[in-house]
Amino acid sequence: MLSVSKLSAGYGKKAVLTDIDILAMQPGTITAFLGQNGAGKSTLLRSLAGLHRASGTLSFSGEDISHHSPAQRARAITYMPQSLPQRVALTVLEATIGALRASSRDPDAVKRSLAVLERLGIEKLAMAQLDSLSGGQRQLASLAQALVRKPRVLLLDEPTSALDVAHQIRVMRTIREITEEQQIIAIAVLHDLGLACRWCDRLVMLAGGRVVSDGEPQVALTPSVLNQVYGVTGRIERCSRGRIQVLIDEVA
Ligand SMILES: Nc1ncnc2c1ncn2[C@@H]1O[C@H](COP(=O)(O)OP(=O)(O)OP(=O)(O)O)[C@@H](O)[C@H]1O
Repeated sequence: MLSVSKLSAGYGKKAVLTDIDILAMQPGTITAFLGQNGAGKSTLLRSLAGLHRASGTLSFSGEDISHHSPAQRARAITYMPQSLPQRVALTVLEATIGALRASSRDPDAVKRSLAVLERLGIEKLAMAQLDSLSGGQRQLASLAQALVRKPRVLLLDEPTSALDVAHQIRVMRTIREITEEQQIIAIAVLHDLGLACRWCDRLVMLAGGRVVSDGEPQVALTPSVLNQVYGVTGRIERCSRGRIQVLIDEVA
């Protein structure tokens, strides 16, 4: 179980997050962090990974890990950034093996890396140079680097933002399956409310540096929350398959 309590963070004198409480994120579940551009979602994710200084308490499996360094946290927590660094002279397979070797001496690193590429449907890109990939392919390669480490906590910063509609579904389904199989605590920053409602167990809505709503999609997302978080008028409806649809009518 992962819990965030009274987390505050910012840049210099600028406060971005204030007294964030997100309790009891459970193994085998995906939590989505949602909010406007600049709401502080990436700052929150980076704070959990120990890559950004924050006050408050982060507890994992009953242990307070707030004072653990990024390297100590990396044993359990893997963070996938919004974008891969440019000009890296590695193939997709080499980068995936490198990510695995950073945390484990698994003698089957090549086999395990290839298996992850296959699972994400990018095995044909194994020998491609990272710098030669499209934006969406880079995102898939970055996800492979995160998944190959078999983390206990998986932090994903906009894992589907560059993907076509088929890959969005494939990636969310794969994250869902792996999260359940390996009992990972997964957290994903998402902008697509439809994807969040379909694939995530819990939505945490951020606005004004605070959590304004937190719960299962059907509870956390209401017209009033949409208005508060995004400044839009919208409706939450069910399609013929019973899935939640978010319809935005007007922007203030
Ligand atoms: N390195 C930085 N120095 C100063 N301010 C920063 C820095 N990084 C982010 N910020 C500010 O912190 C606030 C939150 O940024 P953050 O990237 O966490 O938002 P976000 O919710 O992830 O946004 P987006 O949806 O656009 O990715 C923004 O106002 C941003 O300008």
